[in-house]
This record gives sequence, structure tokens and C-alpha cells, in this order.
Amino acid sequence: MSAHASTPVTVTVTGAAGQIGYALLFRLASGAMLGPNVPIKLNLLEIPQATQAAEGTALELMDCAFPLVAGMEVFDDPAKAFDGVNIAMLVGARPRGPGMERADLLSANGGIFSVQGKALNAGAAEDVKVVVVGNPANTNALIASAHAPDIPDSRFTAMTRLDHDRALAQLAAKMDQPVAAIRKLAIWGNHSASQYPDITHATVNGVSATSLVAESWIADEFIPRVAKRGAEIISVRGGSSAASAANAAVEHMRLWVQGTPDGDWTSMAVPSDGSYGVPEGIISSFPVTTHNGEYSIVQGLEISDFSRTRIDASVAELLSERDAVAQLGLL
Ligand SMILES: NC(=O)C1=CN([C@@H]2O[C@H](COP(=O)(O)OP(=O)(O)OC[C@H]3O[C@@H](n4cnc5c(N)ncnc54)[C@H](O)[C@@H]3O)[C@@H](O)[C@H]2O)C=CC1
Ligand SMILES: O=C([O-])CC(=O)C(=O)O
Repeated sequence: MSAHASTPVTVTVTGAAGQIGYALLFRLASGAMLGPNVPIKLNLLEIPQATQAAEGTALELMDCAFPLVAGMEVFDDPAKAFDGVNIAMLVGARPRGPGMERADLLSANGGIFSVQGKALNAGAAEDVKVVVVGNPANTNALIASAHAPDIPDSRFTAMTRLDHDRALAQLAAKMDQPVAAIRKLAIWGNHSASQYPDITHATVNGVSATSLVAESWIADEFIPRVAKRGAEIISVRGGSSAASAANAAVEHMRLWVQGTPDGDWTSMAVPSDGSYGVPEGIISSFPVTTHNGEYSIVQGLEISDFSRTRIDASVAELLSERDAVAQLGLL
């Protein structure tokens, strides 16, 4: 990040005219991610058909007269949008349409993320940090990373903070306690229904969470509710999570840049270094701490048999996604 507060940080948001983009850009411009003293230059990337809508969002951003916005531009060319980027938020992705198989989705999005990976490789700032939000987020991040050989793999992450926040909220509601009472919750694996929201290390007001709830609640209610919350929102709201996803993207980057609080973690999908038996070569969610703009996977946690089975199942799904995109020639 820019050492000098007066040098604007360049943030590129893809899918800028989409639902999440609309909920995200105003938060970024207000200083919610980088703080109240860091000027920001916003690059909005869209496909050509949607640049006009993105221009409309840019007009509204202008009308907010945010003091921190040092510049704003709309692009349909990834090379230009990522030139000099410090923070890349890859939201734009093609959703699955009628009759599309999973492989079709991986292939359609593979095209997007390979092109964007190459553009990042060519033009991003040396300190670039990347978060992928567009689904399938973990594997899209892997594809982008594979096309950016000059950028350290560790800079490519995918968002599981929404899952983390959903889990915090469910546990807080069950305990009838504020979210702030909870520490050390973790999401493992894929941002999909196979994810493992883990409360075995979590505390509520300093008391072990697992001593406060029944095992059956964890397995039969908590885990499925969190893992399937995306589908629940779609069925109740009639559209997929947008403001909550944007909020989680702000939190993902805010914590990466500004650091996790003492005694707590966040969850991020990051390239595995083999920790906890998760094979290298996939981008999987772990509990992480962050400090000075770097993250570290929390080490030394005891993994119960139940947790092991859940982590392994989600990792198996990530490995099969990786194999599918490798077969499509995308890695
Ligand atoms: N990781 C997570 O927790 C979550 C991920 N998502 C995912 O986020 C993505 C975006 O969601 P929404 O904003 O609701 O979708 P949306 O359909 O409203 O917006 C997506 C935007 O991306 C744009 N786009 C498509 N290809 C692009 C490209 N090559 N370059 C730049 N822009 C491009 C589209 O034109 C569209 O404006 C989806 O893949 C969704 O599944 C959504 C919620 C949570
Ligand atoms: O489920 C979806 O389609 C959107 C998503 O990723 C989520 O809400 O977690």
C-alpha cells in the first residue's frame, strides 16, 4: 500500500455495473475499506454492453462528492483497468444460465479470469492484492493466479468472509449475544455448499462455543444454514446476496490491509501451503491473521475427526474443480 497517505490507492472493481458493484463502490469511496485518510482512485471495469450503466454509477459516485475520491474511470479493457492497480476486486463473472453445466460455467468464467490474470500480470502495481468474489470464486482465483506468473501466488485470494459473517450472525442469534462477543470462528474449504463453518475453536464471551450448543445443532442446523445461505437469500429476496457480499468484500480487504484484531481471526481463501493436510495447488479457505498487509494461516489448531471429514470433503470438491479447469486448458 502507498506509504504516503496523500498518494491515491488505485482500486479496480470488475462487474462494476452489477448488483454487488453498486453496493460496493460507494462503500469504497466513503473510506470504509482503507480508512478516512487514504485517497482512492476507482477504476470500474465492465463488458462493453454494460459500460453505459457503469458510467451512470460513476455519475452518482461523483454526486456523492466523496472527499477521498481522487479519480474515477470506466473501462471495457482489462489492460487499462488494471494498469497500476493496488487492490483488484474481481466481482464480475458470468452466472450459470439455463441448461449450463458446471463445466460450461467454469469454461465461461475461465475465459474471463485468464484474461484478467494476464492483464494484472502486465500492469498491476508491485504491491497488488487481489480478491475474487465472482463464482466459482476459489477456482476463478486459481485461474487468474496461473495467468499471472510474475505476481506472487499469495496475492490471489477468494472471498469467504461472507460465509464467516453469516456464521457469526447465526451463532450470535442462537446465543442471544452480540456478534462482538464471538471470536475465532473459521470457514474452511470452498465457497460453496461443501464449505465447513467451524466453531470448534470459537468462543462466546470467552467461553468455548461448543460447550454452549448441542452437537446436533452444529451438524443439522448451523452448518447447513450457513453453507446454504446463498440459496436461502435467492429464494427469499428473489436475487442473490449483493449488499452483504459487498460488505464482506470490504471486510476481506480492510482486514488484509489494516490487520486483524488481537485475539481474533478472519477467514480467507488463500493458496494452500499444505497446512492442515490441504494440498498445495488449490485456493482454500483457512482461518488467517493479518499484519502489515500480509496474512498467515493460523497454525497449530487441533482438528477433530468431525472437522477432518468436513474439511476433506470441501477440499475434494476444490481438487475436482481444479482438475476440470486444467482439462479445459485454463491452468
Ligand atoms: N464469494 C461470495 O461470497 C459471493 C459471490 N457472488 C458472485 O459474485 C458475482 C457477481 O454477482 P452480482 O454482482 O450479483 O452479479 P450481476 O450479474 O449483478 O453483476 C455481474 C456484472 O459483471 C459484469 N461482467 C461479466 N463479465 C465481465 C468481465 N469479463 N469483465 C468485467 N465485468 C464483467 C456483468 O456485465 C455484470 O454487470 C457472481 O458470480 C456471484 O455468483 C455473489 C455473492 C457472494
Ligand atoms: O449463492 C450464490 O449464488 C451467491 C453466493 O455465492 C452467495 O450468496 O454466497
